[in-house]
Amino acid sequence: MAAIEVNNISRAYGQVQALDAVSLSVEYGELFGLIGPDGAGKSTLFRILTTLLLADKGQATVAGHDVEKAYRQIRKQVGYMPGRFSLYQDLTVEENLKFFATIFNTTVEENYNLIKDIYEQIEPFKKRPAGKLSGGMKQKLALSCALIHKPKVLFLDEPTTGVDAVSRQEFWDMLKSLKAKGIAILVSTPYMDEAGMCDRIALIQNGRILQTDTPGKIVDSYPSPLYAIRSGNNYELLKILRDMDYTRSALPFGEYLHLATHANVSIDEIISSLDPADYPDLEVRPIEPDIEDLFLELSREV
Ligand SMILES: Nc1ncnc2c1ncn2[C@@H]1O[C@H](COP(=O)(O)OP(=O)(O)OP(=O)(O)O)[C@@H](O)[C@H]1O
Repeated sequence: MAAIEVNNISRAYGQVQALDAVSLSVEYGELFGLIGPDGAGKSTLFRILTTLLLADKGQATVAGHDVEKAYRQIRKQVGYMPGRFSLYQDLTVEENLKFFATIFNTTVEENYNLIKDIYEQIEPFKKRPAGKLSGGMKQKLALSCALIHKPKVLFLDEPTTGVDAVSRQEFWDMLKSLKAKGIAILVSTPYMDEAGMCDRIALIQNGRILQTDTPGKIVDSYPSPLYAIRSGNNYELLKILRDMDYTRSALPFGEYLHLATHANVSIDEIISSLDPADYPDLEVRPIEPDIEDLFLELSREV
């Protein structure tokens, strides 16, 4: 049986349908990413799976237990790092860790092996109150606390939000070594560039799963040729491109526009369709789509 099984889970808050028939499954030893923007429903799913909130419809099991009926067993077997850090700001690093160990009726010494690699990085600051740690250090302490009772399943809700790029990379490396120990990890992130670190991902928007697969297969499913285009006047260029017959979609992407075309158009045809006088510094090059391109493509279809 999978570590996490979610079947057609729905949940509304009043008029807001936060989750709409969501299904997914995560195996032991798998790092599964839930990728979607703010408000997509990620935290709601985490709260349901960690037994803090009831679903309106559907079923889910975690570590083989039904989330509605067996919350005691589930709470013993899962580690949960909520979106806002769960730490006690006035307690020191070591006091936080001891506190979480005590709640779960265990000791830091008993399970130290699992957190050793992570905790060693913050141990020099063990006498410092958690509130005075950097974002990256808080994140490592919160992960240590979530792991101190040796959970089989780990839920990490936007663990890298507000953390610098180096700490983000270190964090993903830590997750890889945890999954190698057989732990199932469900992690959410609004950062599309983190999708590639996961074994499989589900793209979620407005409470609905748009697609689930490996990051590679998701990107491969992009349906058309894609070009990065830039000029000194991207704003005008975007408007013009959107009116062209060859355009499937044209979207701003940082300093470039991403142009998805119908299959039968070449770069030369794109360039010659634009007046060189209006766009003297025009740059057009074919590119490989990334997860964000696919996400936007799927969002368009909904
Ligand atoms: N307690 C609540 N009462 C009313 N609406 C809520 C509540 N919690 C969440 N929502 C709404 O449900 C939807 C899904 O929210 P959720 O927090 O699950 O999304 P999210 O993907 O985790 O985004 P975020 O990162 O912003 O938390 C949003 O429209 C949100 O405004």
